[in-house]
Amino acid sequence: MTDEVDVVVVGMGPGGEDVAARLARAGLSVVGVESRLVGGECPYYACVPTKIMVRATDALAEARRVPELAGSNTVTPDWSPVAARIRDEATTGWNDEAAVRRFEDAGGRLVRGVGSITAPGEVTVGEQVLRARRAIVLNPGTEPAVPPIEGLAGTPYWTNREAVAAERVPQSLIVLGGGPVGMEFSQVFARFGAEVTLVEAKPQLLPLAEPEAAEVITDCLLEEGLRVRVGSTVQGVRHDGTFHVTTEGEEFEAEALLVATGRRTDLRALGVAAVGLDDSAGTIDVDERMRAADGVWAVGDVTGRGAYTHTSVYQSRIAAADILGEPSPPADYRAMPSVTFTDPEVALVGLTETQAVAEHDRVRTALSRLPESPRGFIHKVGNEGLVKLVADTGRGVLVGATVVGPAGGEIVGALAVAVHAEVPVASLNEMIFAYPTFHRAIQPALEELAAS
Ligand SMILES: Cc1cc2nc3c(=O)[nH]c(=O)nc-3n(C[C@H](O)[C@H](O)[C@H](O)COP(=O)(O)OP(=O)(O)OC[C@H]3O[C@@H](n4cnc5c(N)ncnc54)[C@H](O)[C@@H]3O)c2cc1C
Ligand SMILES: NC(=O)c1ccc[n+]([C@@H]2O[C@H](COP(=O)([O-])OP(=O)(O)OC[C@H]3O[C@@H](n4cnc5c(N)ncnc54)[C@H](O)[C@@H]3O)[C@@H](O)[C@H]2O)c1
Repeated sequence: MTDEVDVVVVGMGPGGEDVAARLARAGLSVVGVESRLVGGECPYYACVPTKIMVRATDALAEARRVPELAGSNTVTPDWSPVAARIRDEATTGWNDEAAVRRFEDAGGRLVRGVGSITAPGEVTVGEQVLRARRAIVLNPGTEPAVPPIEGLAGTPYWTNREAVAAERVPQSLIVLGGGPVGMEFSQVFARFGAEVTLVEAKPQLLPLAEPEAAEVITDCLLEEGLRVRVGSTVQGVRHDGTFHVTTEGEEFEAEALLVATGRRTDLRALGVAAVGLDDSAGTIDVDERMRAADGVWAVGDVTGRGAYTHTSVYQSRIAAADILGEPSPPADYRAMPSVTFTDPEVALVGLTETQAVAEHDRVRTALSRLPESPRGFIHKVGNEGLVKLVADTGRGVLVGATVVGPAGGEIVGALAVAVHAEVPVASLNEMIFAYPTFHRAIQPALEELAAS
């Protein structure tokens, strides 16, 4: 069975869904190929359900702060509203009917199954051959990467997909991996009463974050009673109803084990060699218009430019414009933001100090701590955090910033504008910052930069 259309989109994650709908609305005939759920990881297994969990734990945490600020109360966590919101409100039982309807209403057609490029301009899904006159767009996303730890395979460990569907909180949980996934889940389950052990192979949690930021969030997790091990390599896993995880010199036991050790792609299965791409690579190289090969575009996690929903959707807009032959600015990742939704939130825009030093000749940093700010003093309990600015002093502009704190992900928005628009540091230093906000903690760091 052969079908000829203008565009075939393989993988309907946030970017694939967006680019497919844009092109269909523009009048092209578009087939979207999806093997699991239209919308991808984000709405069903990632961003949305995990932030619903975080919203609930933030409420618990604030309630637990009442005794230090406002009297007394009793907090009794109950997971069932969280599980119900995720199951019934957010994912409608992990059902993508609404997303499919949205795509079809835009004029697209969905083919369910695993798509693979079988020749230039050709995608095969089972028995069906789809010929793309104008473009193939790849948005396959990623799968959880499970390390080859002795004894792990075959045990009932969780990845993010099982963790978001948990109907109850385990009494104890071991989390492998201190990246954003491991960090968010660790704090969520701990705040709902699980005894959590977090094991990270690298020397700091959130290894890609500023060390000062990692230190703040590590201290917060320790303060909340989590057991944290960094620089720790897991040697083996055994499951006999209970998980036993052995590292050098220690053994941890828990009811549940969450593997959050990163993500993987499978470009061989996607058939990218048929269009001349390296199928042994982990990511697909794209140019500033998301072009990967002749007639092939790629968007999302697979491009390796920041595994976030906002990256995927940003890229999809550029790819759609390019496919339609419309003018649009080229991709520019200088002000890429990211937020790990722990409490305090850990937010970054642009470059860390280490990255900036590798890219620029004259780099200077400045740091201000939230507890030392007026708002931090007022806030008292739960005020941990900092603002760190990274400047290219050659040009007198910020190239990166980190904010850790309550609403750190919101505060970093102001700094994202500065990095994106290359607002001179001197000009930022003349701004008026409302008193007494958390974002006013940006000012002492700016003053420090100006003085240095
Ligand atoms: C637990 C967790 C929490 C996260 N939280 C956030 C957050 O708060 N904010 C944020 O910005 N990001 C977050 N992320 C990252 C975010 O989920 C991804 O960056 C986002 O989903 C974008 O991915 P994508 O567009 O590349 O595709 P994905 O969402 O991975 O979707 C790809 C789709 O392609 C399908 N597919 C793959 N191969 C084929 C094939 N050959 N044929 C047909 N279909 C195929 C898959 O079934 C899938 O549905 C989180 C990730 C995790 C794991
Ligand atoms: N809030 C957000 O925006 C958000 C939330 C979650 C995930 N994400 C994105 O999703 C992607 C996946 O996140 P992730 O946290 O799974 O991956 P990650 O690659 O960011 O982190 C995985 C961590 O596991 C560690 N690790 C690897 N093998 C290990 C082992 N055997 N034992 C112990 N530790 C080990 C790594 O050193 C690393 O720190 C990331 O790119 C992230 O940016 C974003």
